[in-house]
This record gives sequence, C-alpha cells and structure tokens, in this order.
Amino acid sequence: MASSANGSRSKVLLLGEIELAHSSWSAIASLADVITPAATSRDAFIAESLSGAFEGCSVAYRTFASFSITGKIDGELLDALPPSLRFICHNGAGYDQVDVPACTARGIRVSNTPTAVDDATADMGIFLLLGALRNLAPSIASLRAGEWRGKTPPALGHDPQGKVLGILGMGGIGRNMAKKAKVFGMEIRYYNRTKLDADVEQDIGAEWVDIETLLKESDVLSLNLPLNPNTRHIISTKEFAKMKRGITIVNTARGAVMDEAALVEALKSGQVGSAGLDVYEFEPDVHPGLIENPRCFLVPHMGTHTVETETKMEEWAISNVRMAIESGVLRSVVPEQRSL
Ligand SMILES: O=CC(=O)O
Repeated sequence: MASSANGSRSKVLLLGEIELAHSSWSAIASLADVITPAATSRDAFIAESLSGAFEGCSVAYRTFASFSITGKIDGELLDALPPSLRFICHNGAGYDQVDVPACTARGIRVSNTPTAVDDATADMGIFLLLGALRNLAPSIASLRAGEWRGKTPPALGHDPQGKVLGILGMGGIGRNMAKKAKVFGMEIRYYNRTKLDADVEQDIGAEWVDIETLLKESDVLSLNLPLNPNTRHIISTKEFAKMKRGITIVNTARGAVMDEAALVEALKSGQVGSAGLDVYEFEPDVHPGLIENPRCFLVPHMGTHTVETETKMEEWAISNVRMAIESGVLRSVVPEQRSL
C-alpha cells in the first residue's frame, strides 16, 4: 500500500515538527511524499487546504503543538481537508484535540501513543505530589529571589507515608503512578469505570472504591483520566466540598477535567490545601489565582518532556504512519474506534 489507489506515491501531511526520530521519519519520506503546510493560522490552513495543497494525502501525522496552527481537528477542519485523508496519527497519549466522532463519521481512523508516556507522566505526578505536599513552591521562589527561605518561614509540609492516594482514572499512567507512590508508603485507592482484574489490583496494591468514597477518603487526589465530554469538569465545586479539608490535588491529565476557577476558590477557602499541576484548562494561559497562590506547585505541561519519552512517542506515532501507508491499518487505533 506504499502507493495510493491510483498507483501514485502515497502522500503524508506533516502537522508539526519531528524533533528526535529523524531517521525513522527519513524512512517515511523515502516511502511517501511529505507535504508540510505553509499556513501558520487555522484560517490560513483551511484556505491552503481548500486551494488543493494537500490533495491526495492519505495520512496525517500531528503533534500536540500543531494545535496552534490548525486548532481542533473537528468537523469544519475535516471538511476542508481532502477526502483522500484516511488516517490521523497523533503524537501523544491524550487526543482531546481530535474530534474522534467527527473522524469516524468521515471514515478517518485515529491513533495515539498510549503506553509510551506512562513512566514520564507518572514520574511527573510523583514530583508534583511531593512538591505540593512539602509546600516547596514558595521556598523555591524565595531562594531564587535571594531571600533564602523568604521573609516569613514557609509552612511545614507533609510526608506521603501513610497517606491515602486516590487515583481517578486507572489507565497506564494511573497504574504506573500507583506503583511508584506505594514505594513512598502511600495507601492506594482508585476509581475507574472498569475495575482492574484482581491479580492486577494485587500486583499494584490498589483498592477499587466508588467515586464518592474516593473523594471522601483521599488525602491526595491524582487525576489520571482522559479529557472527553464525559470527564470535562468531573471535579468542580460540588466534588471539592465532599473531599477532606486540606486535600492535595495533583493533575497531569488535562486541565479541563477539573473546573480551574472552582479549584482557585477551593484553594482560597482552604478546602483544598495544595495543588501540584502540570496541565491547565486554558493552556498556555494559567489562572492568575493559581500563579499567585503559594500553595500551588506548578509546571508548564512537561509531563513527557524528556529525550527518552519524546523519542519513544515520535517513534510510536511514526510507526502508525508507516503501517497506514504500508498496510492500511494503524498500530494503536484509539479505543473509541477499536470495534470499527
Ligand atoms: O500530554 C501529553 C500527552 O497527551 O501525551
């Protein structure tokens, strides 16, 4: 299938940059013509597509950052893309930037890079958990400002040992984080629509509880679930009110699984004691109420930002492009399309 139905060479649309896996991408370029858009905004991208610039492309490779050019891959954008497009290979685990039902309706299959991100994202989760529990943000800032521990001594932090870590969403990242948190002496509870098999639960040392219990009994709550219409704002004012006063919230998933304005209020009132965040509802904008709150330990969406993990992710996404070109199937189609 390295050539298209009419016998010409396949065409691949490259949305974003290849940063690390250059030799694997060169191998794609030897199999197929690679088209790179000139546009730098959504309107210009749509106009460029409607002008026929991407005609004949059957596969698109895209990065998280390419959102700044195309915006969401939704029905409007798909209608502007050529009907030859059959596969969208997303480089990333979370694919909320792609409207999967709109792709399905047009016969386009979507892939992501599931397990490649697990270690690095879970490592970031543990880092944020410890940083928020230990109340490290103000002293990191005061040291850099030349004030040692600041004008008033920072509040004492808390140890993870013996605390209950509630994990909301027990996919690969949640499971990985559970194992790591166990080493810090934490007790692991989780809620996931599908309960893990008993042997997996036992291996991880995690207990399934219903979501109400998870909210009520956790000392730290880590959000590890994908963003979709069912999970948007799954944590908001009502849920904060059910939690233990002073809870620590960790989010490495997507900002919008939590109502960010409600989090700011819950932090202000002390209902939430601290937060360790890698993701934000309106990235790259961060709510000023988070930035100004010393009990927030904040990182600008860097969960997978390592040479090893970014390389794995690119290699994985490129392997999807290769399979699409050579065999007309994807290596890791997204769960919503698995039964199609
Ligand atoms: O945010 C990172 C990812 O979705 O892989």
